[in-house]
Amino acid sequence: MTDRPGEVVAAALFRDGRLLLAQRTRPAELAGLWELPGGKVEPGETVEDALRRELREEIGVEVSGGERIGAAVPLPDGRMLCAYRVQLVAGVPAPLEHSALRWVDAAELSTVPLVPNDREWLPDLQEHLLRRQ
Ligand SMILES: Nc1nc2c([nH]c(=O)n2[C@H]2C[C@H](O)[C@@H](COP(=O)(O)OP(=O)(O)OP(=O)(O)O)O2)c(=O)[nH]1
Repeated sequence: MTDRPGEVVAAALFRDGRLLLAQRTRPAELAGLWELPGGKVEPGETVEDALRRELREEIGVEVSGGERIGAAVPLPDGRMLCAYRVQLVAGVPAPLEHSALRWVDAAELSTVPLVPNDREWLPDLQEHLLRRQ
């Protein structure tokens, strides 16, 4: 995958028909809402590097892969927000930088208060959950 600074990567981690969500602590307008763990791609990093680093830092697990899911969402600061499906390689997710983590099934996902940008991905995430992959 090519080097793409200026992107925010968000990781979709599925297990047994559930998706991992993380509850944001900041900024104030997003605190309490749920998102996919991730963050900004740093200069010189690939998307896969950034996914691996962010998940290590934020939830303490090793992941691999990075297949795009859903549309790229433009952020107000000019970055693009993109979701990628990742595979768990090692570790047990823990909320190291979020207030909580939760695994949601397709029904729960439709009722969880997601950060506004992530609502764009709901149909794609639901489709993955209903396929139980
Ligand atoms: N990580 C993540 N960020 C998201 C999602 N949806 C969404 O709108 N965002 C926004 C919130 C922020 O404006 C930006 C990423 O911020 P971040 O705080 O997670 O990134 P970071 O850890 O690299 O940032 P920082 O420490 O430098 O602030 O993207 C999502 O699902 N995951």
